[in-house]
Amino acid sequence: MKIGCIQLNVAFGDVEKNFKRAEQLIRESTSKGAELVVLPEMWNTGYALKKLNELADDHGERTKKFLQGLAAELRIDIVGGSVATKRDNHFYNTMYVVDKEGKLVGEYDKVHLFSLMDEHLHLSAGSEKNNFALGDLQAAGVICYDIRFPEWLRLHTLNGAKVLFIVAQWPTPRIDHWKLLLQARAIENQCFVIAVNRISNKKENFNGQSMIIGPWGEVLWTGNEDEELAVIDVDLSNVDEVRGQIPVYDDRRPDLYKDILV
Ligand SMILES: NC(=O)CCC(=O)C(=O)O
Repeated sequence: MKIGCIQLNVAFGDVEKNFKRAEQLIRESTSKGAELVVLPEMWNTGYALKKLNELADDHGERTKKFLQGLAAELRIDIVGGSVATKRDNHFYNTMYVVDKEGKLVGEYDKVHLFSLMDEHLHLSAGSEKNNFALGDLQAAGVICYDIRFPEWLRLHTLNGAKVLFIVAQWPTPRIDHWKLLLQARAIENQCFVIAVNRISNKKENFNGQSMIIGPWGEVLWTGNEDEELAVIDVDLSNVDEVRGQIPVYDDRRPDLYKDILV
């Protein structure tokens, strides 16, 4: 499958500019043959959290219409990163996923709020999983800080996901954590990880390095540190083979782990 990873340079608080640029890059990705594209976290507003009342997408209506329209027109699946949304006087960090028919197949509010970036002061947390199917592909999607919680991702792979989509605004100073955590999540869950991070100017300090990792933990692609649209051809078929080599799922001892579920 040809996967387009869009390392967007998100403009702080400039929703119009971000929609325009996202559309340009999604269109460009299909001229490079992309069949599925992935955007980063909070790409409509960036971390303009103090201005959410003015900027957040009401019930995600604009974003859903935008993604569904482009997906159906271009015949591509879109993992729509995430956007700031507003519902019933609460704000959320929400991922929408649409298939190539333009059908909304996934909707997810970030579950773990990242206090270092003040999310807990402005956003409400979700509480639902995000498994979805894109054609035959069984997948799941989570947002940035969520990857520090292996139990949460495991629930999604136990629920059938063979590909984990991870969208992020992961800052440069902890980029080593990003890379290692992504690789660990792929190895322990024996699944593909397709992870897209944003880039920014030096002041905001995001440096991309999106990644695609195979179920054996092999790094198949790493993005650079500029705004980049990369289209990578990945064979997503060997998950069962890897799971057959080391039977991690059969060897689990959930009876011993139940105490962490408190
Ligand atoms: N946007 C985020 O959730 C950032 C998470 C992060 O930087 C981390 O270190 O974790």
